Amino acid sequence: MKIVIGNDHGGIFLKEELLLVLAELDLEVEVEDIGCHTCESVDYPDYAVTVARKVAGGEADRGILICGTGIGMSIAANKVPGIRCALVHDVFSAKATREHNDSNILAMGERVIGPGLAGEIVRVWLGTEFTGGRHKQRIDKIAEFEHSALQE
Ligand SMILES: O=C(CO)[C@H](O)[C@H](O)[C@H](O)COP(=O)(O)O
Repeated sequence: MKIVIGNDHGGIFLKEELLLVLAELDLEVEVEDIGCHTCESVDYPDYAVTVARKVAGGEADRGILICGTGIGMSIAANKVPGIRCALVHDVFSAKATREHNDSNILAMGERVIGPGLAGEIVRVWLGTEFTGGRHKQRIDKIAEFEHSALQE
């Protein structure tokens, strides 16, 4: 599995912690870190859209985005067709958003949660499969709406 990870200046320390978690995972994962790499103030949409385009285009299987709250990253990523970005700060939602929404990007906020919980969220989110069935029918409706909105 290839994972692309991105952050703004508000998410740089949590990103560094999560890179360690990803390296220690008992999963075959290749990680691409698209930055940012310093604490200099940057604009989160630039990183969100870069990660989202890589996932939507098939260059990566999943994405992880971190900013101060995770909110701006998730709003921006969800503007890219094909992206189902979930803002998650608890383990229950990490599991549910994989099972029910087949989320392909996980967003979190460094100013909201600590590295221990964030690491557990990443482990659960990467290790949980989409359930399909009635949930597939629902995400297909989102895709249909997205497609028709693009035609308007
Ligand atoms: O979600 C966000 C924006 O909606 C993020 O928290 C950003 O990291 C945050 O806005 C950055 O704020 P700053 O005052 O420029 O550090």
